[in-house]
Amino acid sequence: MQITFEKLGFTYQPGTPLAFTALKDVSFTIAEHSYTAIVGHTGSGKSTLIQHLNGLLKPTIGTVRIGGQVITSATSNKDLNKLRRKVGYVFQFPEAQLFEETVLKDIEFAPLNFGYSPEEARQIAIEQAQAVQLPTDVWEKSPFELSGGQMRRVAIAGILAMKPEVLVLDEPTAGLDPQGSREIMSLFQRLHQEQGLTIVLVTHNMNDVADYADHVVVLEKGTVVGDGQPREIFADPQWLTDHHLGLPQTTAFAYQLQQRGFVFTEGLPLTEKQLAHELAMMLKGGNNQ
Ligand SMILES: Nc1ncnc2c1ncn2[C@@H]1O[C@H](COP(=O)(O)OP(=O)(O)OP(=O)(O)O)[C@@H](O)[C@H]1O
Repeated sequence: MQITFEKLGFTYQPGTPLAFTALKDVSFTIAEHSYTAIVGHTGSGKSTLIQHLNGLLKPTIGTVRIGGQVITSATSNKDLNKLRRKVGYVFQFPEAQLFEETVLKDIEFAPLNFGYSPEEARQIAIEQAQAVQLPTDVWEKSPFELSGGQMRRVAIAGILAMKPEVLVLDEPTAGLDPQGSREIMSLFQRLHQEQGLTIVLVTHNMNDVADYADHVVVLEKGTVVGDGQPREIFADPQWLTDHHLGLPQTTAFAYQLQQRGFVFTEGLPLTEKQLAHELAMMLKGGNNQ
């Protein structure tokens, strides 16, 4: 599903002395099957923006188009229910919402609510437990006996059980150790590549942006200040510093090399693989000092 924001604005508590405009004149498009990262300094409006994707918030002004559906301030909550099935929303610390006695019961909760028979719901739960690589010996355990990373997989499987077309991820690796973080990010990449899920990722981790995203949107004080491919967005380290953003580790290292005379003909590399390739080419060609 393609998603388009058109001149969207959002104000918290409008018409009161506490009114605060968190988004202003936001316009950009997320292509179907893309992997879009939304980045920006703390308080720039990232969470407010993505809450428009499943109708948790409605625009104060302007529109969001998601697939064939147009959402405005006048859209009814009943119409938003349809959207909530198509857009899976992985909140920060989604495991906080687990509540059932067993892992499979937790995953099948949504399909049962959406009218699938107990047999169908169990089948969906098994498929999703496999999709997130939960070992079979935990399926009948209480989710609360599992490790933090496994609990998060249960919560994600429960969201995937609704068969969403878009997956919205709000800092999905928060609180996980480096290995758990890598596993969860690889899981989303697999879902994106194998099932064609459109992914919208909010993150402060620029390495994840470089490794996974094909589109980056930069927010600042509620407006879009950057919209392009990662290589374009990360091309100018000074611009990133001015907007309180970091560089991916690899790009930061490449920038140091560039300042010492290395020439990267295709722009600063983003991933270790790209950097290794470009360094190997240069060293073989001997065209850098
Ligand atoms: N319920 C609310 N009522 C009033 N203002 C709010 C509310 N929620 C958020 N805000 C304000 O809106 C602005 C944008 O907040 P938001 O949480 O969308 O930013 P963010 O980019 O996601 O930040 P972070 O990176 O810290 O999660 C902030 O100034 C915040 O204080």
